[in-house]
Amino acid sequence: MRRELALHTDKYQINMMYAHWVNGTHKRKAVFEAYFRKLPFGNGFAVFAGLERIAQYISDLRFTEDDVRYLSEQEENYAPAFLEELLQFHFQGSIHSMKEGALVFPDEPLVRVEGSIMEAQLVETAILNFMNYQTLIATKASRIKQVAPGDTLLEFGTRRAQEADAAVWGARAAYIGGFHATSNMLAGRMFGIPTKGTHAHSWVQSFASEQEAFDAYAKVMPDGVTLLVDTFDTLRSGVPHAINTAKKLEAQGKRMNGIRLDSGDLAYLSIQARKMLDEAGLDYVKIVASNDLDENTIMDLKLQGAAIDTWGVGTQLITASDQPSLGGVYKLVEIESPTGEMIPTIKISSNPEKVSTPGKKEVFRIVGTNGKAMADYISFPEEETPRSGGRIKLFNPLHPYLRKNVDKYEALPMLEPIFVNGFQVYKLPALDEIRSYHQEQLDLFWPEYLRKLNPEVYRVNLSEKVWTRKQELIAEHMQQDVE
Ligand SMILES: Nc1ncnc2c1ncn2[C@@H]1O[C@H](COP(=O)(O)OP(=O)(O)OP(=O)(O)O)[C@@H](O)[C@H]1O
Ligand SMILES: O=P(O)(O)OC[C@H]1O[C@H](OP(=O)(O)OP(=O)(O)O)[C@H](O)[C@@H]1O
Ligand SMILES: O=C(O)c1cccnc1
Repeated sequence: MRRELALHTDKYQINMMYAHWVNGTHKRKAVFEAYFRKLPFGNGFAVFAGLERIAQYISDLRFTEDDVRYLSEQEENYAPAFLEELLQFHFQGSIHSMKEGALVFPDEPLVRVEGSIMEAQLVETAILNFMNYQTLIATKASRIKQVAPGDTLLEFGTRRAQEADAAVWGARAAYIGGFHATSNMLAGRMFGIPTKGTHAHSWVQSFASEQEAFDAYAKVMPDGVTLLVDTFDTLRSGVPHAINTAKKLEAQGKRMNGIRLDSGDLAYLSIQARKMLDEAGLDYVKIVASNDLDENTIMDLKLQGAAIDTWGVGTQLITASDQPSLGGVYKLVEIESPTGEMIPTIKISSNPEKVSTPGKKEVFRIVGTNGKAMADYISFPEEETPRSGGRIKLFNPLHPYLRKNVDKYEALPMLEPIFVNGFQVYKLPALDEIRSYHQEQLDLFWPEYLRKLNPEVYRVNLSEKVWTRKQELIAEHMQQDVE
């Protein structure tokens, strides 16, 4: 949770900053764009998250005396004048970004950084670190939400997360993706996420009997206690004891909130427990389940008719265990020439999907008259903004023969200005606004794009100018190879 993060970068960034400084090129203007190439989990979309952390990082970005002392001890022998300059450093560039909660797609800029090459290079590592992790977890959460849209989802991952920052920012990302609460109290305090908790097996084990343990817990927490019923035998001991406790609460005019199942066959046990609770007149008592759940087990349990109202999801969500990294990259798309013009740059690869798209770009979401998104459209800022009524040509950059003209549409600009010349111009929205925005974003898309398995591929199209510029630069580089 440390806020002094200037050294939260790779050494090569500092070395490139230094080399530019020695070379006298450090003030050259540069534009970088962060994007990912492949959607995680076989999903049809990703949920952008990480902007709040990025904005905090950029605002606070300073090298302390200690940082600079540490740098002075490095084998690179950075010149004292360079280190002096680092003490004065603060971010003076501009950043545009997708809003948190936005549905985002491969190969479109999610964060665009413009500034001196020195500052834009420094921030690569941290921006990717925040964006890659938080976007991944928000996307995983959104997938889980999709299979249990009407149920309550609790984030339980902290103990199995990849350390503290991942737990806390992961809890926030899960909330953006549609979870309802977290067990992490620090995340609750920092972000205002609702917090929830039941109890551990140790609570039951620390008493002479399960009944005593349940009664004691209910007494202390009369409002909405949830009892863990699988410490000894779920149906023979746990559920009957929980029913006894609920009855005692009823006698005092109080209500038990739920029971939690944490092992065994969750479908069978939940169905049986539901029957037992209902027969005891406790139809209001909810059933919470946990135990290594993810979207696949939850979907399967629902297909089996499991009587589960609330899902506690830990490890699989917070570690995105089926795909532990998003793989987002940060590429230089424009650099100032020695004569002061901005020149588009390209990164060539033998894999066509990895060839970067040159030039500083804007992203528009093209929405039809039916209110549904048709494609995203990437153009240069100097191109005329696509607008309602105008005609645009949509074609697939990898398969340019797949094209269609669209006349009636609304073009929603997706990249928001966050920093302009070092000043934060974007007011970070409250978390609940981000959640609502995420819901609005989901509503823009046909279900074909949102389904969990084999979703339709949503198109990200280049304007003709962007596409042509890319082909020209590829051709130029091939020419250089020949020469
Ligand atoms: N009916 C079911 N259908 C599909 N998966 C289930 C069902 N019931 C439970 N599961 C899942 O199967 C896995 C069972 O794992 P495991 O064998 O570790 O559970 P367990 O019986 O609870 O053992 P333990 O007591 O060690 O936790 C968990 O991921 C759980 O969520
Ligand atoms: O399975 P996950 O999705 O990761 O969810 C979190 C798990 O953490 C707890 O188990 P743990 O054994 O750590 O503690 P306990 O003794 O309280 O059960 C809890 O009971 C869940 O099973
Ligand atoms: O409150 C719970 O039940 C809980 C919290 C964290 C991890 N497992 C369960």
